[in-house]
Amino acid sequence: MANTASIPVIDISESQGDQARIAKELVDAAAEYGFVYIRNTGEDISLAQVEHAFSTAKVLFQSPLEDKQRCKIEENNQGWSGMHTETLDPKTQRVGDFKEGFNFGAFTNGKATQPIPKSIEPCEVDLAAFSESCHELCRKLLLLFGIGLGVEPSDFFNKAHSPDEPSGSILRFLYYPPPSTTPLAEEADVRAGAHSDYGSVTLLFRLKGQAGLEILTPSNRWAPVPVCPPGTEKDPSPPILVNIGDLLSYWTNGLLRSTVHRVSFASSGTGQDPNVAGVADGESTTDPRYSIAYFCHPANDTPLTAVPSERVHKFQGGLATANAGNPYAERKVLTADEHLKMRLQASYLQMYGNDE
Ligand SMILES: O=C(O)CCC(=O)C(=O)O
Ligand SMILES: [Fe+2]
Repeated sequence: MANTASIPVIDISESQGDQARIAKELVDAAAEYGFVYIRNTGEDISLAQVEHAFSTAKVLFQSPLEDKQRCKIEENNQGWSGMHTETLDPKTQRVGDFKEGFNFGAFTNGKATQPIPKSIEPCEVDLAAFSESCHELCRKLLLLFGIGLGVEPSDFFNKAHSPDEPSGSILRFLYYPPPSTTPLAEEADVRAGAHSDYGSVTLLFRLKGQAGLEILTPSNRWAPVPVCPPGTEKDPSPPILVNIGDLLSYWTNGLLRSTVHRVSFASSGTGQDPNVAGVADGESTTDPRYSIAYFCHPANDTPLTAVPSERVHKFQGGLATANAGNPYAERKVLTADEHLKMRLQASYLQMYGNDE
């Protein structure tokens, strides 16, 4: 049995009352783990919406290659990326990630503002609605973080993520082919390289039984993040995994942790090698793996200075120590879009002409 990450599961639904308590629990989890599970009751995003998004992703990735290539990813970070196109950990990886991805940017009046494969055109309106629900859930969480941190005013983060302003927010479908069809994979290879996320918060949807996601713990060991942590096995849908990104970490001087994670081909670890995490009970990596991420970003021109909060102001840990092991969690840039460009240039080597 692998040593799984013990990330808290929180129910944020209205019926749980007491906003202040929920906000505190969220902040505590974000400060300790940088990850938190949100029980998926269907109140914010219906279970049918999540299921439909996954079936759309399957149709998309099975589309003819020409159809996907017509929508190839561009410097605006929107479109399809094929196997090995992205390298999330360029310092360590031998080859790029063993995955395909499709990034959806903004939707206007139920329509994508970028080319999408013909096969999923009938689902465009539903995708727009799903993306909007994800953004609203992120804003709800951001409001709770504001309350929990005592930010003045408490809707500070929430306002910076207005859906009406241009931003780097992306709905992303991911497909990791089964290892049996990727014979090139060597022991050192990973499905997605070690990285921290670039935005404020990420929502991650996964499917039961599909292992692979691991976080780097403060003791520098990789720990698998089960799809259904203890206590959620009977829920109608796995919880939504929320991940703190670099921007929320900058904004809070590192009080909220932007934790390094990766997707591995993990098999059963022995617990001896800190680089091999193993998998949670009932999960495996032999099948194809699908996941859906919503990367929530603030308006492009948002400055990344520390937020007006006594608690953040007094926080002594600082970015350097709180984010030890994460070379990106260092405030080097001024605005949200400058930061996003810097990160994309490092991971799409060919597109930006950085390939050696
Ligand atoms: O597929 C996953 O579970 C995680 C993907 C991820 O971390 C990312 O795309 O940033
Ligand atoms: Fe990530």
